[in-house]
Amino acid sequence: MSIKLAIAPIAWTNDDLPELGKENTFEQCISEMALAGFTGTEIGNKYPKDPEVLKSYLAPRGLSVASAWFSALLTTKPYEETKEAFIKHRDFLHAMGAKVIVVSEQGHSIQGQMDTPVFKEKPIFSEEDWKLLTTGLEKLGEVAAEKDMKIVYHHHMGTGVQTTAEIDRLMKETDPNKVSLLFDTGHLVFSGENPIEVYRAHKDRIFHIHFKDIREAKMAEVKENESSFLTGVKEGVFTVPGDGMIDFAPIWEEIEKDHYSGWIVVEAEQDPAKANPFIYAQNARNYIRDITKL
Ligand SMILES: O=C1[C@@H](O)[C@H](O)[C@@H](O)[C@H](O)[C@H]1O
Ligand SMILES: [Co+2]
Repeated sequence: MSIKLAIAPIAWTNDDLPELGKENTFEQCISEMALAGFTGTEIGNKYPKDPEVLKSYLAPRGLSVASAWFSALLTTKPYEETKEAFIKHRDFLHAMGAKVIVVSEQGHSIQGQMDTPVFKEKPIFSEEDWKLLTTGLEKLGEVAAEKDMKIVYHHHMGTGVQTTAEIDRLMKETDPNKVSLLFDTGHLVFSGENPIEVYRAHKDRIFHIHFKDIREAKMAEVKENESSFLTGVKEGVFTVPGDGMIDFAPIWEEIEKDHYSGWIVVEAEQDPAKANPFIYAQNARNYIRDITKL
């Protein structure tokens, strides 16, 4: 598989904040994804849970499933609990033809807390947390490999794996054959990281990419006002590539040079009432065409 372009449904209806875009229907979302020129989608909470039903909606629109988010609780719950939920998630994605499973550790996470300042209260994993996380992820990687799939770890604002140092530690302390990495440009810049430095350091482990941009003024406001992650989302800290502060051209150069093969997913959770998801999807598709010729 070379590079294919997908888009995340979170721009139409937000899984973390369901009131954002609750009026947008599943069929409107996937039709507009296709109309905007994407051939892939990640899974949203309005998507049918039955693989055959979901395929009957996606196939006429030329859409495939790139992946879906899975919240692991390896640092706060027994491994068996996460494993049971993970197997269900894996089997659904396998039935949909996905090759990678997006995993993010949500133990101690503050990303879902409306009133917790995302920078000031960022969780720091203990040594015990790191042991539980790295061993648990390697076991999930083995479970994914039973279906010839990989787990791609989503570093994320407001969690114990957010910064370059934490990403470096996770990669160092896990087996490359069992744990791969998702590269999300928006979360790196929001956290103050250098995306190109992270890409270069872990390019051999990156098997899934989220192209997400940042509105610099909104990012500054989140810091100044000690806002939560979700407040930042509502205020528009995230936007589509080409609409924010990130120059994707040098990032694309690294990806192309590295002969990356897999999905690049446009993702920008923001208020659909302020940022029409279809128009923003179209703008993103045009920007990506301009810088990548894809
Ligand atoms: O980047 C993302 C987050 O911002 C968001 O919180 C998650 O729901 C998405 O699945 C993830 O890809
Ligand atoms: Co993401």
